[in-house]
Amino acid sequence: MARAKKMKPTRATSTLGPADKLEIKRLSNAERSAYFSRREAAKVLRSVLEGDARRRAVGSIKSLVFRPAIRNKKGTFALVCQTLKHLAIIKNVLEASSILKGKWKRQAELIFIITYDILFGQAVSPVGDAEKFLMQWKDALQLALARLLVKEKVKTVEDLVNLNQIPEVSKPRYVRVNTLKIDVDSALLELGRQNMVQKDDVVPDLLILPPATDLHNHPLVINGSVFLQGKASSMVATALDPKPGWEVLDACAAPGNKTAHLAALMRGKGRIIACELNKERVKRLKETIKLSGASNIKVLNGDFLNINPKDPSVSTIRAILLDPSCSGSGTVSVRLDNLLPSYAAADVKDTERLNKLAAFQKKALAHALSSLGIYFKGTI
Ligand SMILES: C[S@@+](CC[C@H](N)C(=O)[O-])C[C@H]1O[C@@H](n2cnc3c(N)ncnc32)[C@H](O)[C@@H]1O
Repeated sequence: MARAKKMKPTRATSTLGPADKLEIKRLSNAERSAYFSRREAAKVLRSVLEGDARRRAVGSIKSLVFRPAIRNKKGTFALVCQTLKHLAIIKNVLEASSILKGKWKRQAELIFIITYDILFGQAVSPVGDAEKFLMQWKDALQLALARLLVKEKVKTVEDLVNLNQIPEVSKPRYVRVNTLKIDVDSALLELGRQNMVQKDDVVPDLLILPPATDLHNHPLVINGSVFLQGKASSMVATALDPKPGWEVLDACAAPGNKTAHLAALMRGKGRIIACELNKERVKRLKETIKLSGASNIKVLNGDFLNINPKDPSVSTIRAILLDPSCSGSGTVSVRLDNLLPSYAAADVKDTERLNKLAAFQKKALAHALSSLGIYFKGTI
């Protein structure tokens, strides 16, 4: 019989008292895993909802879940998505039962997650304060849900979800081959062992797999031989068509997918300056560059608008890849933003944000065009 894996202590366990730890020890593996997934999911949900409330993306749901700190990635991802999908119902039911008060209000995300499990998900064992608390209210929660169905004149929870839901779009899974590490045919062969794969007819180093193919743990992804990069994103460096030996400026670079693509197209020869304003995102950029294996990229943590084209260190630049911050509306279904509360309600904040983004894009484009046209030797 396979021995159960010993759980490493995590931040979730380090805050538990001895009695809780004993209770958790007595759980079956599945129950224990569900207990920890709920806490991991609550942390992700908090980041997602806080970012959404401020209309500032802290990262897509996927990128938050696939961080190394999250142990049960699949379970956590499913739990976050399902809770978001049912969030309007969950909030409604909690409000009707007047449960979310005092200390539980401060742990609202965990309460949302456990309520999801109680009403729609897997059985909840009464271990952990929040679980014990909510299990006492199980009947009240179910009653509130039944009343909501009647009020909305629908028969099933699915109908209730569909009232506010934007239809999901199913897109193929695109994979860009990092030709610094592997050639396209070898990647195709390797990925083709378990999946249907074909080459894209526009971007030469792009492969197409069926929608929702899960590759995040695939060895080629982990070792940077392929990048999970969409078609639109992969078309940009392809269109720029930089030649080996060129000097290229990636003006707004993090997380670095297009920077890494530039390096592959330039076969590692020449020089790339990857400029990124946000200090935190610079870390991500550096990780991507490391993973790509490129050694000709210089990272610059600063404002692209402050780059002085007369500066001798940039005067030999031949091309600029400009991918400034945008609304992300084209990637809503990929980022799963359609699950977020703000998605349904466009408000004044959104208009302000869009105007700011548009103003920055205009400025950045003007700076790039004037730099290239007047100072740098290249063309656009
Ligand atoms: C759309 S993302 C770039 C995505 C990236 N090209 C890729 O493919 O992975 C825009 C990036 O520009 C950065 N940014 C915004 N304003 C900037 C500025 N003035 N100078 C440099 N970077 C900036 C943002 O922090 C963000 O990381």
